[in-house]
Amino acid sequence: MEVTNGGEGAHELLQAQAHVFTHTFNFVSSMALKCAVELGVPDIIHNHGRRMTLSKLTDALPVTPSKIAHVKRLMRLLVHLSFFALQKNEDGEEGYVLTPSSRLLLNESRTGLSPLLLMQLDPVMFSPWNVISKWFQGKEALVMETATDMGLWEYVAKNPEAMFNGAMASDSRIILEVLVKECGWAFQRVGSIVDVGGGTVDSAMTIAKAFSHIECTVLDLPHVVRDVPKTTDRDFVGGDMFQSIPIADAVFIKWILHDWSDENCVKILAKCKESIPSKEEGGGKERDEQEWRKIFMDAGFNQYKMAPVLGSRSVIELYP
Ligand SMILES: C[S@@+](CC[C@H](N)C(=O)[O-])C[C@H]1O[C@@H](n2cnc3c(N)ncnc32)[C@H](O)[C@@H]1O
Ligand SMILES: O=c1cc(-c2ccc(O)cc2)oc2c(O)c(O)ccc12
Repeated sequence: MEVTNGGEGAHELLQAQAHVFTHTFNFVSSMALKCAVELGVPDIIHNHGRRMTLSKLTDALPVTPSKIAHVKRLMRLLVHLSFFALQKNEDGEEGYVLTPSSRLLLNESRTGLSPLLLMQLDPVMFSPWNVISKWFQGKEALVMETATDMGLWEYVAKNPEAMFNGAMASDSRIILEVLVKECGWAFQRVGSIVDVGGGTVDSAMTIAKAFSHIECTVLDLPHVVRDVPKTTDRDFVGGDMFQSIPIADAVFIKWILHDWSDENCVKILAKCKESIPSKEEGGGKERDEQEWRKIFMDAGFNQYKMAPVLGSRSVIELYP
């Protein structure tokens, strides 16, 4: 197709170019958001307590004076992306306010997502996205290996500054808050739970707080739980879910199976099944339901219940 082919050809050509540009420059949205979080923009606007004018915002930001004019451009994009909104006062003066999404990025927020955002967009953690075509052509099983010569768990163990566990915890605080509200039924009938691959600042903490009758154990890799301060409401066990899982009425797993191949999911679930009693005794890669069903059945489970109560995610109960 050539531009000179007439009006419609030119329009289509420009639309196609805009489409390519949209996707070529998609990364700018992520990086602008990261920049705003690193500069503390959500907290500064929040602490201001009312709509904040551009000049007040630039006064409060740790920005080199010669670069102040660029703050407006950063904020224009983030308003366009609905991370902030512009509101006018009675005199028509505009100021920035937070939106529900930027409220999730406040440092003080108990359900803050900044650690997850900063971990995802950290240059090394982001590097696998840059080598996907190399991974397709290479022998490594995992794209993380192509980028760093290590699997994810080894990289996380050797580079605690990547803050992977803290990032996972920031998701768990949101998801578990919803889970204990919406799915109390799943926890009422169990006296003990083991959170397999539970991480550090963990789901088990919210479960233990919401359901004081439940004894909570967290199993994770030894280096992950080694430095977790002792608590009275949870027990941390260092181990390997492929080897052995502590006995409990129910196993809780969140953001585990999608990291593993079908064969490894079967192994993990078979170990989970060994650790929980039968239903009569009171036991409580992104796939579609048919694929999950096969894995559950291959691991020896007979029944499952899926509750799509967590937005794009579901609570799944498995019965031996
Ligand atoms: C994606 S994180 C999920 C953490 C937590 N469940 C959550 O949802 O926030 C996966 C967790 O599995 C742990 N893990 C990886 N391999 C493991 C293994 N072989 N045995 C036990 N835990 C493992 C990691 O250390 C990490 O904490
Ligand atoms: O939110 C994440 C992010 C990752 C992640 C990010 C960057 C990398 O280079 C590797 C991995 O991994 C996750 C994961 O394994 C999971 O089970 C849940 C969430 C995330």
